[in-house]
Amino acid sequence: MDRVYDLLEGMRARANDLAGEGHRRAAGGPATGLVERDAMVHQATVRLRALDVEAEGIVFGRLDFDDGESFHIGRLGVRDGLEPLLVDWRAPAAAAFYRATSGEPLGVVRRRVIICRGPKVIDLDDDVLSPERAGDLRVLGEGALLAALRRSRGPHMRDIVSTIQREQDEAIRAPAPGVTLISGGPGTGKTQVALHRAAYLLYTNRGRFTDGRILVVGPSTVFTRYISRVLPSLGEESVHLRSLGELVEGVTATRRDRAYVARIKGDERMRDVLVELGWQSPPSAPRRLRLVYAGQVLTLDAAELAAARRRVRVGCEASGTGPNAAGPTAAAVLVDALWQQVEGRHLDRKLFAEEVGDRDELHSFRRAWWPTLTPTEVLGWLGDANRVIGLDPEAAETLAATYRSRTDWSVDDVPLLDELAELLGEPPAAPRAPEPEWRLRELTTGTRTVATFVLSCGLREGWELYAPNLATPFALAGPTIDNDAIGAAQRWAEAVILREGHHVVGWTDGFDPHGEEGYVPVLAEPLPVEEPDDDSAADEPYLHVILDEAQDLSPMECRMIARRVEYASMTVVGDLGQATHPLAADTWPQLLARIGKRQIRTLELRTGYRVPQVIADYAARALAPGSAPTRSYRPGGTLSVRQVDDLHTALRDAVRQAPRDATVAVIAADDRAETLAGLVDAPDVVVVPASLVKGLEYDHVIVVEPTEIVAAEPRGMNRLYVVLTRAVATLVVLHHAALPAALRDADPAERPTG
Ligand SMILES: Nc1ncnc2c1ncn2[C@@H]1O[C@H](COP(=O)(O)OP(=O)(O)OP(=O)(O)O)[C@@H](O)[C@H]1O
Repeated sequence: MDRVYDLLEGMRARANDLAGEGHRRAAGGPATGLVERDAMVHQATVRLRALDVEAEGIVFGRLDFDDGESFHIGRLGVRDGLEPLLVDWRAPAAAAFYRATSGEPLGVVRRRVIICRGPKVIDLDDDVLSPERAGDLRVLGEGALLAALRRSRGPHMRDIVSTIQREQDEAIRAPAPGVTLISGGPGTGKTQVALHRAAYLLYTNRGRFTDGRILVVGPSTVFTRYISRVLPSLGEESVHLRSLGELVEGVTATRRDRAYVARIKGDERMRDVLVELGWQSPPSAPRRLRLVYAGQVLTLDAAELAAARRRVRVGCEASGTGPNAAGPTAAAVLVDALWQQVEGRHLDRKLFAEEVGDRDELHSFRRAWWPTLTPTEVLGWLGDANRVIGLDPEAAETLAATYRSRTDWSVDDVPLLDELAELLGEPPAAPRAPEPEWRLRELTTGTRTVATFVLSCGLREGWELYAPNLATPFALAGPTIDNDAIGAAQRWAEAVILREGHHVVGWTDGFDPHGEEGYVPVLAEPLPVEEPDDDSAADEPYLHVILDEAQDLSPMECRMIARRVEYASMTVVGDLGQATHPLAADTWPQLLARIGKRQIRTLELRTGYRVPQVIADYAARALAPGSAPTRSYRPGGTLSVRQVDDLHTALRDAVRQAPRDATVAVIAADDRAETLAGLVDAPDVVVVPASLVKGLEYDHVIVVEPTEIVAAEPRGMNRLYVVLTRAVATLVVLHHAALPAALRDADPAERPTG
């Protein structure tokens, strides 16, 4: 350990030097300074970040083999010269650490988990693997695992890199291509596996899965915040972690709609509603066009404009053009509709189309009548039930009512916005000003970062400005600047160069391309403009997408995901027993079909690490018949179910009795959670609506009035199952009304175990 830490110290110093050196080079100013600096600083930052994971205990394992060999395993690989000192946990050699058992030792005679606090070893936990002990071991590194499970819970999930179990490791290291489905009950480590898998894929596919090419999608922002520290602690920061409400650029939705609204918004029929909507007339569109041509007043009234709109749609749909690219078609259809009114007057049709088509009035009318639309404004039109085409009147009114009263977007709106973005399409690209010739030359010769312009006092035509690599001046000052007025010439040159996207950083002496006298060369660097390369990088599709809590996706959410995974491999993670969306798929093949994928590899996690058995057994009563309950490894646990007269007083008491140094959550149906939030004023206690608790966990959970949770939505029993499986140590159920039938027969009494 000491050798590793010494070496890391040296690496950190070198990384710091590298960053410093990069900055110095840029300041020194040779032509390639910026490029080099950028590369060096980037490399050094990545390095430094990797070294920062040290805080979590960089060395955590050791394997001894039957041939006398041994090595240590850590969060990153470290070499001392040629000698490997630490093997990265993701390297193939380290797999035995998570796989070897007495029954199948893989050559390992001892597996040691090293438990550290910073650079200090505080404990060791050894598994001695021998054939006599085959079948002995329930888990790998039992002592270390128990220690990890007993560690107090913070506001963020911690990685499990030193205690990953065999079935989890198999899921983490499954090959990247195709679709890997990882299912398992609550607390079996699915989220942990998903995140460790992201880190594993980055490590094993370096070069392919570069920055931002892996996307992890979770159900809510509370959830993504909770798990946000795991990947950085594994030394990986380049994975995109997004909640479903954040998948559309510029929108961050955190609220979920009520089940009856979510059912409408999540239904695939919404696609047809949105298609109709996208072609409808914007509320602000003018209702009459009036134009004078050759002394005649031409008008198109509301009905004629509506007919013209239909014609535009038919034409565009036939050619696969979206509404936002339909501007030119719309203009042509308007001109044609106006022509109908002058037909028979012996006018020239071609001339008419050219003249009217060029009129500013026609352009401005077209822009107001057929504007470029954004998904957010179009979705807002659904506040008018008449615009909802394709749903029955009752559903249309329900939908419209949510948009009339809305102040923000819900998570259920995000797939609709995404769908609209696709349906509306991009506006046609504005014609770009032609690139100056010198810049084209500069771009193709690759010297984009630093350019040396030359300001020369030409003997014939006054001041001339040369661009890099060009023998002819690209700007001439003409006689306006005196040949002796160097200051004025420099100001002129600075202005021209600025217009070209560079700014002058210095003036030195030199020669112009013709070696003429009276020269003043200029150094210029590009302005910090948005690099086109960056844009295209943002648009680059993901190469691997990991979907957590996938059981809950509605058909419309599946479409949103499908658009992102057309060319990507995937890891789908979830538990059908926890499916709460009213339109959630009943089977995994059905879900995968909705995403446009076929299942090729299925792995199941069977052991739970979150919920103690006593609580898991109680929660399993809420599980649909036929679903297998999870076998829990976590010891201990207390369950208490109390019928009370006054819920609020009982809740205050329960909060007061909750352990101090633990995370405590009160979970209730969404409506009740709102009222309870004001009631619970202990700073460390959170009140969480049942609809947002998925994926989260707390030491001490107080569930209030389970019947309300069940009654709130069609899959209320599944929701209750999710709620009851959030507790790591204690579950208190408070109810005034009767419990749901499934929970009733074995409720009362405090039931401590372990
Ligand atoms: N191998 C392990 N070592 C230590 N802790 C573990 C291990 N596997 C899982 N855990 C812990 O068990 C808890 C549950 O893990 P996780 O949230 O990943 O489960 P999940 O299957 O995603 O649950 P849910 O379906 O309820 O969302 C977490 O606290 C996690 O750190």
